[in-house]
Amino acid sequence: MSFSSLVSDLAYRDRPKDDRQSTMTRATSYARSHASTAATSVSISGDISSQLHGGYSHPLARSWQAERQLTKSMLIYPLFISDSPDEETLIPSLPSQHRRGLNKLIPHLTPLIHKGLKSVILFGVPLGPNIKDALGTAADDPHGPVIQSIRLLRRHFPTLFIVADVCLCEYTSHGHCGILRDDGSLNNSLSVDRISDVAMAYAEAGAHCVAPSDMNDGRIRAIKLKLIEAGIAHKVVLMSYSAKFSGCLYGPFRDAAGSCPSFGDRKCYQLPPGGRGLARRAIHRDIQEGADIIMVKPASSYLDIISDAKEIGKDLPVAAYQVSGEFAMIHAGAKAGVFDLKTMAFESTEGILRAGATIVVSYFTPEFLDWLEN
Ligand SMILES: NCc1[nH]cc(CCC(=O)O)c1CC(=O)O
Ligand SMILES: [Zn+2]
Ligand SMILES: [Zn+2]
Repeated sequence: MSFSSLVSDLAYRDRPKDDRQSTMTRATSYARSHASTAATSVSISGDISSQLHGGYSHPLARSWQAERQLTKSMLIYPLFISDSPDEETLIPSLPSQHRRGLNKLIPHLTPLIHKGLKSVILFGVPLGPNIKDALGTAADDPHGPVIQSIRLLRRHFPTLFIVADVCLCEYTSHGHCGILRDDGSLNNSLSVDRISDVAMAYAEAGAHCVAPSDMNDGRIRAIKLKLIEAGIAHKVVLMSYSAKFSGCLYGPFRDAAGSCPSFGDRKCYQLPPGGRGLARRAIHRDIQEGADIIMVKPASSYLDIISDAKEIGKDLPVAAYQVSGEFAMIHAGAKAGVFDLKTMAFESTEGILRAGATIVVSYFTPEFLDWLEN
């Protein structure tokens, strides 16, 4: 047994000199009295493989232990864009996040782009009176916040990769993610028709990526076919929220976007939290239907699903959405003194990458741009 394994460098150096000497003496006499055992155990190969610390004794060596490390290009930053152009309101349940009007976007994003922001995902927040209806008409209004901001961002930031979330819940009077039958259930085929039209409108406005989050069956195929038909399938990435679980982690988002269902819940179209098999089937199906990227959401409670997605879609990038509730929880934990915010933000994101994701949708993006070197 070596001296350094008995007394760590740091502990040794921090001690008063007298104490160091006596430690040294004790350690030396310990080593002497165990000399015969030490000599034999070193020759045993098991003893060599038990020594792991050497491999991560330095910060750089520690970073090499990760299969993939978080970089700025892995991050997608969610933006809530309201239809009132000068708005800039803090969202109470989503710490440090704002709802912004069109006029506030460029000033907000310019410094972030200088720090290395590469991608945003846009959510429209229609606030105008009587703007919501049964069909979510406002979703693809050419003068609405999403289409207007796609055009604006394309003009101002030619290198920014723009993702448009595609859903109806922000625009429907009932707050559900599709068109409903009289009995209140989702009419899947009408919903898919409508959602694919909305996706096309965003793609034609210039979104680099459309990301349907509605969870209607068959939407990926419908969108892909329309993109092909319009001759733009070669320049639009189709990212599917394939494995989107229902649960209680979307609360702050629904506050922010005003998209709470007015009755019932989303359990009939978002996956049940225990439904690993269903998630795997949805991932298989969406790949077959033409998805270019698979997304899992939420992230931290669904790491097994992220790793399933990576296994099923070996040849596709996997994205994970660290959702509003996860973000708010980390902030709440830090505020309560449970952990340090930055350390936890990194730890949770590293878990997401370790599970298999290489794209992370995160409200921490502005902070990560400060914290990361590249
Ligand atoms: N379909 C809308 C949508 N797109 C992304 C999120 C959640 C994002 C978050 O919580 O951060 C939601 C909310 C929901 O399904 O209720
Ligand atoms: Zn959505
Ligand atoms: Zn929705």
